[in-house]
Amino acid sequence: MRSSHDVVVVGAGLAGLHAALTLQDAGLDVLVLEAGDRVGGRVRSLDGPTGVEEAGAVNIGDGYARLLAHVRAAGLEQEPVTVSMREHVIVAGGHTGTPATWAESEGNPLTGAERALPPALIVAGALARGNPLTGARDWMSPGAATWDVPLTDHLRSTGVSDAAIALADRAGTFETLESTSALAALRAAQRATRHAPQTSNIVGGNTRLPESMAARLRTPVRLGSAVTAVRESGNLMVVELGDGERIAAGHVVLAVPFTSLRSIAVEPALPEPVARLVAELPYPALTKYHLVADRPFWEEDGLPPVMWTTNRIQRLLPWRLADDGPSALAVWVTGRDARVLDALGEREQRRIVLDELARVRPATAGAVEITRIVSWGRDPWAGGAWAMPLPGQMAALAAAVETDTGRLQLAGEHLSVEDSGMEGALESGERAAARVLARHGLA
Ligand SMILES: Cc1cc2nc3c(=O)[nH]c(=O)nc-3n(C[C@H](O)[C@H](O)[C@H](O)COP(=O)(O)OP(=O)(O)OC[C@H]3O[C@@H](n4cnc5c(N)ncnc54)[C@H](O)[C@@H]3O)c2cc1C
Repeated sequence: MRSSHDVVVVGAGLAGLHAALTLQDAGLDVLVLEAGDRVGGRVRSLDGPTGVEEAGAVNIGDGYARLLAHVRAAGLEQEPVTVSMREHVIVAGGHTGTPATWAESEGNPLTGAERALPPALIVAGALARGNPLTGARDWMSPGAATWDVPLTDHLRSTGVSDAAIALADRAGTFETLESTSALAALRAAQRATRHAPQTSNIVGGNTRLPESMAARLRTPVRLGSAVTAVRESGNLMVVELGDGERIAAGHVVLAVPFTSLRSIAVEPALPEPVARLVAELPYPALTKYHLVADRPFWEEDGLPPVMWTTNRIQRLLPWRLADDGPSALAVWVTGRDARVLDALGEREQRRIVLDELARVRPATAGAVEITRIVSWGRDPWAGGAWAMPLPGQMAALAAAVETDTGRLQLAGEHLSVEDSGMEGALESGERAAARVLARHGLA
């Protein structure tokens, strides 16, 4: 056995780094093992032709208290995010235009008041109407099981038509509306109401945050260290790496997505229903095509650059727009469309994305180029964008959050109670660290 530590944290995403710093600050000796060649996990900033671009987490909510404390501690600066879906182009049923023209369009399959509703806002609007969840922990109460049904059922019960559901299902952040728990979606909507609408990024790239957290660790993060097994042995946990190296620890925090945990042997096995959730919790595929536009094509056709489409390219979101120089944008594709594209060669993907853009938005022809393709579904250490519980999985998720798994603690955004995304990851790391500290009598 090469080394021994009070705690080994597996995964240098925000959850793992926050857990590690909390444990270190309490006086424990902590080693963080990271499979990849960088820290940050799903926070990943890229150098693009117009400056830094975010391939992973983008928006920092004003209410992200833990995250903002790290930002302040590291002396990092923030800049406001200005992109919103409020002004966007709808491409559907042969229509390419604004929400105003969509309401009158022959391609609009909806009737009555739904005709005026942009498809991108159908689900969000229905979730906001009379959300039964008012408190951050309401989703964990036994009564909440009533809403742990397919999101499609819930949408119908709030008066959304089948035609509107079919339309909304074409593009968004869910795998499909049918395979998503309505309770998970209501929880996300409830969480969103607690954060002011203004969001920010970190100047120089969001990755500077996990990098600054890692820099505070006394023992540097070990990169390129994929963990393959964690086994209890007497009073210790033994962590095994892919190359056969073994590291002993009093406690282990596994701060990796369940997609990745599936390939880590854990002994003794995690208790039910946690083990089943590890095996089954879905993570939708999400592939981003980062684009550079060498001229403002939106000025040529007079339409907003943001686009929501029923095509396989799904959504076009701007990152940095300039009237007199290159701009950065990205096509976001989720779910089945992303998996189909992921299965193709890179050249074929580029051709399809650029052809589809040019077809629905002729002004983009010759104006945009793909600079990077980032597939979260194919990322070996992410296996998808974020956890998105199936109908019927929320009680098991609540149990997984509440189960103290002893010397082996789990963390990651998927195990958050009150917040989602980056702040949820920090929250889960804090809980795992608190349980370890309680066992050390340091809580
Ligand atoms: C495209 C995209 C956009 C997003 N936008 C936002 C947003 O705007 N706002 C927001 O708040 N959140 C956003 N998120 C979500 C946010 O990025 C995540 O919730 C958060 O970063 C997850 O942190 P984590 O520590 O739980 O997991 P991760 O960041 O995934 O960290 C897990 C780490 O474990 C490592 N690992 C995995 N397996 C092993 C192994 N076997 N051995 C060792 N190491 C391993 C991984 O390499 C990784 O570094 C977005 C995510 C994506 C993908």
